[in-house]
Parts: sequence; C-alpha cells; structure tokens
Amino acid sequence: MEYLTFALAKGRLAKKSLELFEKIGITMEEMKDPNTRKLIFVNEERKIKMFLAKASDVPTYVEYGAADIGVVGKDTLLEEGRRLYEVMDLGFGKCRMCVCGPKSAGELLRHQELIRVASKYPHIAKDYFYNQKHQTVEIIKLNGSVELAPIVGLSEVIVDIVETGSTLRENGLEVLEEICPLSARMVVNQVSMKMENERITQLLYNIKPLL
Ligand SMILES: Nc1ncnc2c1ncn2[C@@H]1O[C@H](COP(=O)(O)OP(=O)(O)OP(=O)(O)O)[C@@H](O)[C@H]1O
Ligand SMILES: O=P(O)(O)OC[C@H]1O[C@H](OP(=O)(O)OP(=O)(O)O)[C@H](O)[C@@H]1O
Repeated sequence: MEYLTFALAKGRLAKKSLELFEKIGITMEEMKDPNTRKLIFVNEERKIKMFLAKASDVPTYVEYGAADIGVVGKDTLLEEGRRLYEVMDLGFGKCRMCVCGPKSAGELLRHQELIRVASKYPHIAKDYFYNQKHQTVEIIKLNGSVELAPIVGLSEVIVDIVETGSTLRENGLEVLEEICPLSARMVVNQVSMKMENERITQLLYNIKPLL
C-alpha cells in the first residue's frame, strides 16, 4: 500500500487538526514533541505520513500532489486559489472575513469612494471590492497586525479575520461589512481523489460523525 500524505497548517489550526485525526485512530506521537526539529512523521501501521507547513503553503503541497490531503482555513483557500477539491468543513477555527475600520469609514464605503484597503488577503479583498461590490479601491498588502493600518493612516479600512472582535474593540475599530464565514477545511489532491478514492472516502466517513 502507498503512503497517504497529510499536510496540516501549523499555528492556530494545528492542535485541533491533530486531535481530530487522533480520534479516528491516526496518532503521530513524535509530532507532539514541542522540541522536535523533524519535519515529517510516519505512522507505519496506517501507512500515513504527516507534516505541518505554513498555512499558505498547504494548498500548494496539495495541488502538486506532494500531499494527498490538507487541512487549512477557508481564508487561505480563497486567497491561494489552488486547484484542489474542498471535501469537508471541519467546523473548527470558526471566524469571519470582514471589512473593518473606524465607524466613520462606513460612509466612505456607502458612497463607493476610492479608498485604501490594507490586508493580509489582497486577493480576497480584490475579489470582494471589484467583483462583488464593483467598487474601485487601492489594495495595500500587509503581513500582520493589519488593524494598525487605519489607526496610523495607511488605509481607510482593512479586510481581515474577526473572531471574538476583541482586537477591533481594543483599537476603536468595528466590522463594517461581512465578506464570508470561515473555518478549517479538508482538501484533497484531484488525482489522489481518484487513485486513493477508497481510503479517502473511508477517512471522510470516519470523520463525519465526529463533527
Ligand atoms: N482569531 C483568528 N485570527 C486569525 N486566524 C484565525 C482566527 N481564528 C481562526 N483562524 C484560522 O486560523 C488560521 C491562522 O492561523 P495562525 O493564526 O496560526 O496563522 P497566522 O498568524 O495568520 O500565520 P502567518 O501569518 O504566520 O502565516 C487562519 O487561516 C484562520 O483560518
Ligand atoms: O477577533 P479577534 O478574536 O480579536 O481575532 C482576530 C485577530 O486575530 C488575528 O490576528 P493574529 O493574532 O493572527 O495576528 P496577526 O494580525 O499578526 O496576523 C486576526 O488577524 C485579527 O487581528
């Protein structure tokens, strides 16, 4: 039997992803060691390999078939736009992609003004403003702490993830428009879906009652 390879997004989603696989008997003991420098882990009995990767790289590994299966946030899938099958909403890592800013920026949005939009997600921001709202905007790519942008005058609004809303509240910002709900998804390589259909279908069948 060939190995099935899993690519999991590291960071926030990693623990829940590993717990989910543990519940269906896929344990990767060495992976839990916080001091390990190893990158890939093998479960010989189940013929499974698993690795953690930067979230934005997970869809790339899956599209190219370096991983058969991936677990990553919907935000990353939308932003990366890779060719793969999104097969399951895993129900954790729930949050929302939103347009946020100071209350006063609501008026600029309503009047479709040429505003600056800062985001870690330039493709999502562009798709939302150009294709859904038909509003011309300037998109400024940032890599983190995006809430700073409207505070220091880099942009009028941001497109970012909102979970509890604490970051917005503590910085005098609010949700102005909601783009879409987000959560962790399971994705599958398009060739693997055919070649390993039985094992992948069984995997989904085992996970479904746990969600
Ligand atoms: N409050 C939240 N903030 C950010 N991401 C969240 C939140 N809640 C759930 N998520 C999910 O977790 C993923 C982000 O994980 P994490 O925060 O570890 O990455 P990150 O900080 O964006 O990493 P990096 O910028 O280093 O790639 C998102 O893709 C999203 O799907
Ligand atoms: O609604 P909340 O519960 O406050 O969560 C949302 C915040 O958390 C994330 O940031 P993260 O901590 O990943 O840091 P970053 O901004 O540097 O990516 C996200 O980008 C928001 O800033």
